[in-house]
Amino acid sequence: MLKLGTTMARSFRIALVQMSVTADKPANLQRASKLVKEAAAGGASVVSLPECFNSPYGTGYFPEYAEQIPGPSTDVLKKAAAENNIFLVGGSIPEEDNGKLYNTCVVFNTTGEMIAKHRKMHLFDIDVPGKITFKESETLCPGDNFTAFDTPFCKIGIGICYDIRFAEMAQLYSKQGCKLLLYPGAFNMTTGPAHWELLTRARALDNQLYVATVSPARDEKAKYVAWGHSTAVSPWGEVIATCEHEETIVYVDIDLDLVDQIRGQIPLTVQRRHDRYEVKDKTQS
Ligand SMILES: NC(=O)CC(=O)C(=O)O
Repeated sequence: MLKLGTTMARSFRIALVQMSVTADKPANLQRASKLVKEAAAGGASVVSLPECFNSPYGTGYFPEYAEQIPGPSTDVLKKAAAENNIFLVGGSIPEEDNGKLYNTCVVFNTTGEMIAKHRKMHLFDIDVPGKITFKESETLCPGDNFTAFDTPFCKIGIGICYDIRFAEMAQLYSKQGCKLLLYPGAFNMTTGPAHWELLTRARALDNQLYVATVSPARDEKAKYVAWGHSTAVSPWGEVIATCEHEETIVYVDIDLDLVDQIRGQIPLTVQRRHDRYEVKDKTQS
């Protein structure tokens, strides 16, 4: 869509699918398909599902719900991407590979080809006394690679949830030429109100690009209660689209000219003191 000769389209619509996730995996997959179709009908060229869209979020659930890639869940995503002619960022699923488990996001292009696979690099291990203790590393292993993919619009970088706390990762994506970063995530009722929007704005402002976060809808009865509030922030650091915690689809129009305008007005990229400091991708050395 919208690729005019060698000219890249300068604007496009994305959809953040804040879906309700239950303990019933086949029902989750069906729901995801339906909502992706709705998002495409709403004009989105890039659609993202939330973290752990096929399983409840929790270390006890990961081994039970994990599957290989390709597998039943990614087959559903592949079909949904091709049928709706969209780029589909498959939130994340618990992945099993060679006896190890990962929290993994796969991306399909408009013909249903898998073009990217990101394993959460930074595991969510925290201890906030009296509030929340969580240790993803009890059952998961971290991924080792950065993940960005090309579209006819712009390059898009992927992180999963806790990855958003690591400013260096976003900086590297920006350095690679990404103009949009997508973070499927599931913050909680402690860190959500405190940090979700702030981190989304911080990564956008630091790097002068668009950032969007995609949460599952809140289920008050779940063991882990998600914050919701799927949000998009402009390269100026402004929240341009958001929602509360119920199931919904958030649509966002991305204007790539705005990225260039803001970078022209406040030219951080050329003002960086590369002679004095550096953020480096060590996976390439
Ligand atoms: N669930 C996560 O990975 C991250 C999170 O909730 C937080 O950083 O806070």
